Amino acid sequence: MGDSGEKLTLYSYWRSSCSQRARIALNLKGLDYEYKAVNLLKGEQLNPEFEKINPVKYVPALVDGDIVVADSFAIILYLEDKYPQNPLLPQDLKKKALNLQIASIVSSGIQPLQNLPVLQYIEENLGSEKKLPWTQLHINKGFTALEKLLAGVAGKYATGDEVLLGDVFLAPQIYAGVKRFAIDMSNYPTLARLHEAYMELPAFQAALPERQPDAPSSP
Ligand SMILES: N[C@@H](CCC(=O)N[C@@H](CS)C(=O)NCC(=O)O)C(=O)O
Repeated sequence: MGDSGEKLTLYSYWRSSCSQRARIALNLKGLDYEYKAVNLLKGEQLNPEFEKINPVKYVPALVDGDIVVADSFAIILYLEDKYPQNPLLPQDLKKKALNLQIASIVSSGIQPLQNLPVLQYIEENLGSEKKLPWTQLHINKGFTALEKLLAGVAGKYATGDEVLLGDVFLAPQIYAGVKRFAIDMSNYPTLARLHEAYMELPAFQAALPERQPDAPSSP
């Protein structure tokens, strides 16, 4: 429930890692929300009704009373300002900058290169066998950097013993790397350990793709 007394609404797709970030942040802040499924495989993100919510035609998008916010980064920073409980950004400037850097590496350096239209383009123009090597190349580049950044810094979670913004972005990306893109995590011991830690947290568990109402196996 948002401050306006109305329930928050999240436009989401079960397998979307960007939606998963928003779901984790909502869960960490203890915010109840209505889940509105947008089926990316059926092209529902392209519907004129959804375009009014997010002109760039991506999930996730959040509606909080009369405020509409699209883009997971914007959504999470909005939630952080409006619902300061369980803060995701620390006071310490160095740690805060590192959390923003992690989020940016994932959201601009990795995920856009594995987004659905990119993979569809590769399949149609280069062949479906080129999709996995392309995705792995870019995930491995990002994971190599993240492993170096975090190896000496990580505590129980990415930047210490508290769950922060970097974790919210890392968890869905590592999950996708492991479950969808067959990334060899033995090259990334810190990230592999973080993956195990995230899988233990209820806020992260509830945000998992297969737990969403629009997941294929969902009851
Ligand atoms: N920077 C945006 C990226 C959003 C994005 O790429 N969403 C993907 C799912 S993770 C999507 O809607 N893909 C469908 C499409 O591009 O048609 C964010 O973080 O929300």
